[in-house]
Amino acid sequence: MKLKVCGMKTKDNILNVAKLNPDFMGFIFYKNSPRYFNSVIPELPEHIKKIGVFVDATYDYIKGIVQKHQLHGVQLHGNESPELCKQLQDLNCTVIKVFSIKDSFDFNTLEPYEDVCDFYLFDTKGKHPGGNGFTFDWTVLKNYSSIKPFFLSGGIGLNELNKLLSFLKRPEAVFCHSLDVNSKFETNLGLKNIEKLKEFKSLIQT
Ligand SMILES: O=C(O)c1ccccc1N[C@@H]1O[C@H](COP(=O)(O)O)[C@@H](O)[C@H]1O
Repeated sequence: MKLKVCGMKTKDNILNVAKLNPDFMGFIFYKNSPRYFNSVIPELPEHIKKIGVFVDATYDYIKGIVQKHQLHGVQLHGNESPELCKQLQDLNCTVIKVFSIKDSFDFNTLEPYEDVCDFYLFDTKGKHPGGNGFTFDWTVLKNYSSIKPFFLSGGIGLNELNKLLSFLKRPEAVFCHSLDVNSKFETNLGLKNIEKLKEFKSLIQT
């Protein structure tokens, strides 16, 4: 199972997380987030893909950030249109389109995005567009009707591990490509706990 560590902020912490070799690292370019990234991403090993997180940003803003930080992909947490996703794919960007779930979800909503994004990401619907810090009812994914690989996100931490390992054995988890973690691994906003991440990574990859 692949791992994405999101909401990175400070240089030392970014470099320490990079030593764990996550598959993706996420940087939040949404100004209202306490994890808003407004710095320089230190050089990372090529195999760690840099993902920018956006909420209802314009094409020009996203394109500018992608080029400035040499991002591999974008994670779109707002009401971004399929047309915008397509424009971003044409930039050679991996597009991860986010859908937030509480206790039900109409999977027909995904249909217009099938050909214009590389991954879906299922997050928890809450007060904020992301980073709410609690899980949604993963049994909703029993009705997942696509074959596109998805990221599972929203409040995932070490306490969720048993539930997570059982979920990953279920048929609906066959398309679960990556686990996305954020606030549950923080010692402070944007600052990730390396020991907890190390433990989590070893347990999801055994
Ligand atoms: O973390 C934020 O502040 C944030 C703000 C706006 C959009 C996305 C944001 N975070 C992303 O949300 C998911 C779930 O996070 P959590 O595990 O519930 O804390 C994750 O991809 C975050 O990077």
